[in-house]
Amino acid sequence: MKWDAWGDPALAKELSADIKGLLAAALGVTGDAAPGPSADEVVLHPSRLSAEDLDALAGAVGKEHVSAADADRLPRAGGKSTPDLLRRRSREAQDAPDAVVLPGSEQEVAAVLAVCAERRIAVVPFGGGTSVVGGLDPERGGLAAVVSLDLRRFDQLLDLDETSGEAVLGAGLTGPAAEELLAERGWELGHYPQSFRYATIGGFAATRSSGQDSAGYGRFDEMVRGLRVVTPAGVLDLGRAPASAAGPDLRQLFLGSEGTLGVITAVRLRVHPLPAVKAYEAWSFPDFATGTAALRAVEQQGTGPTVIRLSDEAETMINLAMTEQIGGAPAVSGCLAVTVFEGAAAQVAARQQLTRDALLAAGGTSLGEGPARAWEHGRFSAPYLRDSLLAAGALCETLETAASWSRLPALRAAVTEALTGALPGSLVLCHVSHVYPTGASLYFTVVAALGEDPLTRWGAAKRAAGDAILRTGGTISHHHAVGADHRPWMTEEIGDLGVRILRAVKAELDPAGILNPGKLIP
Ligand SMILES: Cc1cc2nc3c(=O)[nH]c(=O)nc-3n(C[C@H](O)[C@H](O)[C@H](O)COP(=O)(O)OP(=O)(O)OC[C@H]3O[C@@H](n4cnc5c(N)ncnc54)[C@H](O)[C@@H]3O)c2cc1C
Repeated sequence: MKWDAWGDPALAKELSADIKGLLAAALGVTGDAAPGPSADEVVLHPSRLSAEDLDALAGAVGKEHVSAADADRLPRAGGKSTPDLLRRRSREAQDAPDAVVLPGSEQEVAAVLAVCAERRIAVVPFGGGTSVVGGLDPERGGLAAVVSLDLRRFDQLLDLDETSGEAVLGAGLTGPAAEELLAERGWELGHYPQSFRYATIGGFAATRSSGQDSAGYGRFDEMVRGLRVVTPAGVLDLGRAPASAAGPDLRQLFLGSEGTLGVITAVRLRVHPLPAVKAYEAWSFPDFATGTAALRAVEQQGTGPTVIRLSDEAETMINLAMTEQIGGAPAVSGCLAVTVFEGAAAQVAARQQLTRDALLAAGGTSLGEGPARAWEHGRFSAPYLRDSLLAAGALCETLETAASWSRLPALRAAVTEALTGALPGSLVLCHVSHVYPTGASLYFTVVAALGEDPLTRWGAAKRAAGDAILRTGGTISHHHAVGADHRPWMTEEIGDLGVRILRAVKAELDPAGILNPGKLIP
């Protein structure tokens, strides 16, 4: 993963002259952005750890697994939101964790936490580094220093129970690494967020991630059967049986805890046999309201697509769902919807037919498989586009929420108005990609000219959008989590008493307050 952009440098592309022309005409983008510093030119604030601190950390994990070198600190300086990428472009001194620590066992995690509690050092658990909500900001929270606790050595398939369909995966496994280990044995997890290639099992659990196949396989938190968590107060092994009435489900405390309550080391997950067959069908709807009602019908009737998503008119017009064709002539009119079905052949055929019936009845026109396959082909490429846009002088950022079906139209209108009000002349795109019987998520992409002081301008837009979301009955996050960026809305989201409950749990598990300060809990 690049330290100042997405993914594999070999896959980054410059924008075509056509797209640059479109940006100039539609958004007033005038000329490329000034390039940021190279890694060698970046200046980091010096590490605040003493030689004694580093020795104590080395005592916990071995000298070779602790580093205070800038080359190791810089890639853990933050996540991968657009503000993160803009901050990395600064030529002023940047903040970064004071060291990187790589434990290889639960005992070593516990030992690091003990050293940090004693020496007043904050700990930011680090998975794949793909947070888009400031979840990895190197906050010290009033403590002496902060370390990044990188979980990459927890990289094994620890158990596969083929009778029960459960796998225990190390927290540091990336999406592809986990799927490869499972596929060797004929199994699949089926969690494919857009950040799949870099994000980790522990990160998915810690943020309640949701993947593009959520209609079929569920959100990540729905796949979790058990968790092992190391906290400063001890180790928890949660999730004993497929279902339980033994009091509140404590796994829920750690799903979405974002490194503030403990370090997740292993996750027991529901897995399924690799699908025998895959079927694709794309659809067009005359407008977003008709398309949304069609997705609702499918989900409420339970016709069973593995993937179902709907782009609004603007997304459809610029082919955003078909990354390879962006900037070309519109491939589909109205609003594009994509459906994918996975499983055994007979079952896939039956589910596809039921879904087709529901979509036809709701006003859809089948486009055949082409656009659905094109969506799947480019589905992990869009983050590269954001980098190319930034280089070309355009700000591009996303935000997401969820609400019940009846509230979605007002929510979408309010967020769009908030964003375009704060960023006049911007383009706001929207899609539905996660559906539930009672509601759905809305995912917004905003593109605007980078202009002067983009961090401040985006901050104002984000505040306006967040306020609009809460005002119109949405949640501040459906799957990106809270981090530092959504923390200001948490009291409104869960109420004063809710916040006090979270604080009380944290005080019990992390009395020294070392775990990821400044995130999630107000
Ligand atoms: C381009 C892009 C696309 C994205 N698309 C999606 C998407 O489709 N769906 C989606 O849900 N999200 C998406 N995200 C957001 C992000 O990928 C998810 O939040 C992901 O779950 C983070 O996993 P990670 O391993 O990278 O965690 P990190 O970013 O490293 O960490 C995220 C948070 O979890 C904590 N954490 C990480 N590992 C552990 C652990 N083992 N124990 C305790 N705490 C831990 C960290 O301290 C931090 O607070 C996207 C992000 C980007 C940049």
